[in-house]
Amino acid sequence: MSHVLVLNSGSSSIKYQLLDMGKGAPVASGVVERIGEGQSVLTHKVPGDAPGAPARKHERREACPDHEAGLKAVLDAFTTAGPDLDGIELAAVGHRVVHGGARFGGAVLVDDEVEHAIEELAPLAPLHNPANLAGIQGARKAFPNVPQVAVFDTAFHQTLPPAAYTYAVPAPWRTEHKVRRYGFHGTSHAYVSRRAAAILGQDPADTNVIVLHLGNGASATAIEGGRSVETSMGLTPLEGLVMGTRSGDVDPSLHAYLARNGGMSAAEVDTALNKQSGVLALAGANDMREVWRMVDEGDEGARLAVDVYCHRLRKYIGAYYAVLGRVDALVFTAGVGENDERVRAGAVTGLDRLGLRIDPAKNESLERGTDQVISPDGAEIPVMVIPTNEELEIAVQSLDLLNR
Ligand SMILES: Nc1ncnc2c1ncn2[C@@H]1O[C@H](COP(=O)(O)OP(=O)(O)O)[C@@H](O)[C@H]1O
Ligand SMILES: CC(=O)OP(=O)(O)O
Ligand SMILES: [Mg+2]
Repeated sequence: MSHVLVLNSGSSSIKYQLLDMGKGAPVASGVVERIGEGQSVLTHKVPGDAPGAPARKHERREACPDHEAGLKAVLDAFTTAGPDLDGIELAAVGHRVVHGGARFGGAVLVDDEVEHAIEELAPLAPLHNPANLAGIQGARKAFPNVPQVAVFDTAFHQTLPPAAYTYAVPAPWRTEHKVRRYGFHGTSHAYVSRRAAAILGQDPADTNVIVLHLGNGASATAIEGGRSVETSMGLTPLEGLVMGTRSGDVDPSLHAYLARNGGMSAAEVDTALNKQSGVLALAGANDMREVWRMVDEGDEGARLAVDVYCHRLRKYIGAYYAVLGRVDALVFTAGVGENDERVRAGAVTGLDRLGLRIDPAKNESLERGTDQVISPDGAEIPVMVIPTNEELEIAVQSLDLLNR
């Protein structure tokens, strides 16, 4: 029986699953949330032994200033709450790596050279590749005899056509500096778009889908016949939608303007656009649960934040409709997409003429953690909520690589 441990280090969290690949299901899973935000919260779940038996849940609050501390908390949770990792033979540890550049078009076995390449790409994903690397280094130390596999966010978007991935900038930038659109969240977009085709009862090769992956980071992808043909994140995970702490699209002159008129360095502007912008800059909080609480109390900044957030979503839905020509489904996924009915409603407001509508009752009474269609019966374009499962997808790709 083979087991795979998957580490998914996001910008503010580590999600992990220990999967029994015979069953394709987790034997333990959890998340460390709010890493680097003071008090972190670790939730570790072990499903019940018998079918229908309740899951055991283990919760801990402690300061995890960075992803290294986060990984230590995860390994401690296995020791305290089980299953004991010393008693399990791992076939692989699968790692989510956000930026793979143009070099990594699929999963690879991690060695020193691959580690170095991930480090070299860190300037292009400053919130992520260092976190991914911390996970890889920690896991190589903790499990020195287990193959470590890297699965890249960028890989699924290697199918973008030149018209979509090329920026209209000078040739040396594109050739020497590899400046182009790479796209991210690919593992999630791939998994969720395949699920959407299955729900429609269609072959993915004949299915066109717009996926909105709305987590702390957020991206939209247009998928044509199972292949990514346009996506909102670019050279780095900063472009596109409004995110928790990231601005998404701004005028590219912003750096030069703030250098001239605000005396700021390029690095200062970049850090602010990545870490102090987005919903956080407008509302004063980056967690949508908190932002809606503020909206309900009449906070004007929070109201503006959700208006800007949803306006940007509508713009991208319209644009990707034009890119695809025919849309078979619109899918919401990730933390905000799966849980925030007001964002989902706001994203399709006024798009009836495109065939996009939501049934308020279905949207608001959603059973968490399951695939759901939230458009009215007989709607022209089904609107769906599909929980992403980057961990399962990473485990499957890791084993595929080892069995090749
Ligand atoms: N019940 C909820 N309602 C609204 N938003 C939620 C809810 N639960 C989680 N979120 C949002 O999801 C975000 C985390 O999404 P997630 O996909 O886990 O992000 P990441 O992978 O980037 O860490 C939180 O910052 C919060 O804004
Ligand atoms: C690429 C990216 O933005 O990832 P996350 O949403 O996990 O921060
Ligand atoms: Mg994520």
